[in-house]
Amino acid sequence: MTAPIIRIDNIVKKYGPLTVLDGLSMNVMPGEKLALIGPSGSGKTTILRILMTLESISGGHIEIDGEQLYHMPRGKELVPADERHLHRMREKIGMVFQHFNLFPHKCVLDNVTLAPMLTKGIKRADAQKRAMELLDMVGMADKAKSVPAQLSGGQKQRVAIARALALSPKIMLFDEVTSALDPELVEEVLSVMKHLASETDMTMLLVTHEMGFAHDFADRVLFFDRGKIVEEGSPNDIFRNPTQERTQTFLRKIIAAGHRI
Ligand SMILES: Nc1ncnc2c1ncn2[C@@H]1O[C@H](COP(=O)(O)OP(=O)(O)OP(=O)(O)O)[C@@H](O)[C@H]1O
Repeated sequence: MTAPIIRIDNIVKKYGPLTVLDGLSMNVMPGEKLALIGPSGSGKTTILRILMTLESISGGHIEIDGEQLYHMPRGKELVPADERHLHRMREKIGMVFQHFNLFPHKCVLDNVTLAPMLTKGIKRADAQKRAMELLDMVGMADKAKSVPAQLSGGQKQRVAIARALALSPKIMLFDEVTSALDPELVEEVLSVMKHLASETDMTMLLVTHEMGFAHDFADRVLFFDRGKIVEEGSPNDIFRNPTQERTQTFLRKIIAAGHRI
């Protein structure tokens, strides 16, 4: 039987007195496309940041691609252990953030080639060849020499996706990648992600407030509330026949606000 590529076991995350994740457990199978939905502040972004080793945890275990994400105590927290381990684990995962996080003074091509050259020692010419393929895939090859300030939000986000893909991760994390975009630019980013979801066997975790997209994109939807997974199932289960009251209330509010599901 295939093993999960991500095992999250009983994760607790606290910020001071605030418990953000409250004994969260979930498994993700290789190639699965998951949508994480739920109210603001329910801990969706936090779990992505923990997987990306950008956050400490307050308890629990994580295994990624058969390897434990080692933590060691620091004060009341558990922080990811040594740099080399961290580095190796980070190579397995790419993340795309809400606010792009591109290097502002580097051109698009350099934004995509920098990490492979620095962290994997890939030669410039090889990194550039791969970067141009990725930029082509996201429809940004003709902007390779532009700097981020010359691009629209949608274009920046497509470059950010190419940059995350340049390290050939097995897992991609998308954190509200369309939330900072003007409405007319959302579709171009979603269509790149739909293409990735249908054409690759990468494991993809998506935090989103775009319920229509979550429905179309995901194999499985997880509904978060107050640091726990309250309900999970196929998009049809969650969006058409939610069984938990908290899920029903959340979706009713989304529909009342005029959003498509
Ligand atoms: N660095 C931090 N310090 C203190 N509290 C934090 C920090 N980061 C997040 N939080 C708190 O943790 C809780 C969970 O935040 P998180 O961003 O994971 O929620 P979310 O479900 O992704 O919400 P949203 O949909 O609004 O992005 C929130 O109450 C937030 O204010």
